[in-house]
Amino acid sequence: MKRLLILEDGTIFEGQAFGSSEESIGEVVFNTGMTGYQETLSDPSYCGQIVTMTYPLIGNYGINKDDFETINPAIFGFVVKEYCETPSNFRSDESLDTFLKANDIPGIAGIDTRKLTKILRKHGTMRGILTKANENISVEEGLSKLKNKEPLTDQVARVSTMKPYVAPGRGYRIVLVDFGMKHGILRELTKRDCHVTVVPYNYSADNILRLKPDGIMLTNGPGNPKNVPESIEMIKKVIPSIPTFGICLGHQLLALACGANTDKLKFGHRGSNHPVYDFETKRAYLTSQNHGYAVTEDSIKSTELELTQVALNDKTVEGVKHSKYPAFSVQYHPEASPGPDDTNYLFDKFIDTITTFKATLKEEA
Ligand SMILES: NC(=O)CC[C@H](N)C(=O)O
Repeated sequence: MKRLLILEDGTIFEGQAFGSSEESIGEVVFNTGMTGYQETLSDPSYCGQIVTMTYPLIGNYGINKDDFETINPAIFGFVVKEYCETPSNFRSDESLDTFLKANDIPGIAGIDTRKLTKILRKHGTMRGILTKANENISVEEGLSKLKNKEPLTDQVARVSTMKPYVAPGRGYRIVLVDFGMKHGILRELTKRDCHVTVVPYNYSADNILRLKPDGIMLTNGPGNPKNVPESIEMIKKVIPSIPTFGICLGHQLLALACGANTDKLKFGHRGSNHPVYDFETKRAYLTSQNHGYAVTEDSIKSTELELTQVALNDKTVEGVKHSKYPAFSVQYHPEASPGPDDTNYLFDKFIDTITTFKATLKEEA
């Protein structure tokens, strides 16, 4: 069965449909990870996006029951050069095609993903349409469908939890604000014995403080951080009194709450080998990344934030800390999945920040 991928600029790719046969419209982005397609597919930060993998063979180790980053994948489409119908791995439970069908995610295979990626790198990220399988649609019709579809602004509301829930532990009490959380973040906190209360993105500061948290974590999530102004207001109110750690969208929101600005990158950072330099440890780390927006460096200067880390490829902001409050954040994914766990120590740093903060409070009392 045939299907087209038509980009906003009129470029057409013809390939074979796999996964769901439905049509999909989204922002087309590329991911350079050589492995980790299951974690990519199930990362809620891809809500609203059609992802192409630059690695040419996808699906060869199947889909297993352990590596999901959420149980409700939110990605809008999947574009590959070659997909493997017969996975070979002892952990594999089903094929990529079966998984995509079961989760209503349309896929296209057999297209030149190198060409597609070069186009996106040159022109910047573009919107695109994956046509219905076997539908005879003209480019004009495809483009007019694209034009008539408003870009999404409600992705966080779509993927955040509706109600709070608890993952019990005997350690510090953490409120995890879910903007579209990758399960890896919860896993890292429970591994450290934290008592985690996961709350919706629009939970109020008062309700969060009523839970008497020792720390607050702001998760990753989809879309433009400026689409969730209520969360920015909440963050302003909690950071003076509670140690806070932000990841990816959580980092962007923390920066916005402190008066900095964010902007859209030309084609973003998505992959598992992005080098980052840390001014505090004076070390470079390899990191897992998935973001299309970034905090603008100039905007930090007029705030109480300090720049702690930069991307070595394009010098964009990768980490900040507050100069007065116990708050810090990173643009990348220390929980990895997929990708290297060089920066996993940041979860320990968060726990240490809480311990130090509590000791200071005791001294002051
Ligand atoms: N993974 C994330 O949290 C991504 C943050 C934001 N949606 C961006 O694209 O920049």
